[in-house]
Amino acid sequence: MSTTTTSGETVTQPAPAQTVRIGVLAVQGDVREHLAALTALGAEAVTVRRPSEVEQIDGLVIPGGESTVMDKLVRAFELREPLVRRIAEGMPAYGSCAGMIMLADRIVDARPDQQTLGGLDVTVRRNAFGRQVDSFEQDLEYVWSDPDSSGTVHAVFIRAPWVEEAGADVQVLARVSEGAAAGRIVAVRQGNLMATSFHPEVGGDRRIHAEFVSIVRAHRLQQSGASQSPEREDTA
Ligand SMILES: NC(=O)CC[C@H](N)C(=O)O
Repeated sequence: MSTTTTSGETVTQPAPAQTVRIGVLAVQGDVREHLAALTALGAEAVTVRRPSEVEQIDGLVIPGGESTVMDKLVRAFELREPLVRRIAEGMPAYGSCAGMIMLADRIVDARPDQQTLGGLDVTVRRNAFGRQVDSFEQDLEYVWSDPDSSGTVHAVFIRAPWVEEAGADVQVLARVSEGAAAGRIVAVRQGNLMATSFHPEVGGDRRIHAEFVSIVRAHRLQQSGASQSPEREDTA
């Protein structure tokens, strides 16, 4: 951000650390609902379709859709390399449903040749709930980070995956509460990466997006602190 003073001098000011720009991967899937949720929470929400756009965001949401198609398009649009790199560098990312599959290091029931971006040390089973139950809804206990959030989450599952195995560094945030799949892991966090099997963007509950936006804000603050410290040393 730059402003011109009365003397005509241009002064560059860093954007306020609380302003975060969050990209929604927009090659396929339910992009609009995520943009709306992020905007409602005060983030600048933008679509990501080009490699250059991957460099300009503080965090990324990968929506639900179809992971096999998303994978093909991510590769065709040359987004794979920059996304994998930025995730490995610590950029926060949140994946819902197909997005959870995209963030998983390992998939069971993948299409031949299907790749993920990876980052989350989990094994995810695609279409885990089976054909009989294409979609269903359940209230789940959720491990909130935000002290202002509490209570259960109304989770909508649509041909959803579950987390079959989670590495030691993965925090389990929610499990299926009832039925044949009771106990299955359906929400996780590992560092700056978060994923849910269900679709919080359906139904207007913004608490899960709020959890992600705070991860992005915290990371952004940390980054701006790190980039300012050499300057502070110079002026001291
Ligand atoms: N709603 C969804 O995102 C479904 C995910 C889909 N079954 C997949 O494998 O990608």
